[in-house]
Amino acid sequence: MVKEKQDNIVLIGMMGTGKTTVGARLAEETGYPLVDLDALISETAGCPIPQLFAERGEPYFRDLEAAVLRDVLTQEGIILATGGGAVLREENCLEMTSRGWVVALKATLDEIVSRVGEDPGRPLLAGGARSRIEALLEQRRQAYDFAHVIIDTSGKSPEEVSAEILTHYRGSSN
Ligand SMILES: Nc1ncnc2c1ncn2[C@@H]1O[C@H](COP(=O)(O)OP(=O)(O)O)[C@@H](O)[C@H]1O
Ligand SMILES: O=C(O)C1=C[C@@H](OP(=O)(O)O)[C@@H](O)[C@H](O)C1
Ligand SMILES: [Mg+2]
Repeated sequence: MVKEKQDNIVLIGMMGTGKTTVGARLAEETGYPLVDLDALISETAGCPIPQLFAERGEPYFRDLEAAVLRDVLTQEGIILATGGGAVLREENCLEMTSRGWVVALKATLDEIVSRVGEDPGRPLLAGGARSRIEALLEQRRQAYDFAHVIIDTSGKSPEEVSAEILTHYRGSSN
């Protein structure tokens, strides 16, 4: 059982680094409920993420993402799996840092491509997953570095990543 904490564990990282999957493992291990930001956004909007991008555009999605993030972080004791672009707004990063213990998941380009390259649920990958992921990795090269801890997930199972996070978490002072 994880130490009694008021904090939240917030997972950030590029799409395909395993935030949603590892978040579910962490929820099982800690007993904290998993909140997946994309799922909450989709529920709030009443449609899947790709449809939201197609019908309302990315700026609208980012506004909704910021609003839902702010609201969900009023809770305590949750595992929050964010979407890969949540770090694009400074206000989101400040909110995540002040309301949680932030874990950045990383993975190599090849690993991300192999995990999500064929996934129609990632509208930003349309038109060529490998090149789009490469471009996003470059654009966001340092965007995740504000995290309290950074975990390379390449070549590790979700269970191994979850265990590594919990080792850091139990050793953290917050
Ligand atoms: N450590 C891992 N090793 C191998 N595959 C993984 C790992 N973490 C996640 N996956 C797989 O990669 C895909 C994307 O995972 P997901 O949790 O949706 O990532 P994110 O939420 O960061 O976009 C899923 O098919 C998932 O099963
Ligand atoms: O990287 C991004 O900008 C995005 C990542 C997605 O979430 P995942 O990281 O869970 O795939 C989702 O929020 C949307 O497609 C935008
Ligand atoms: Mg996800």
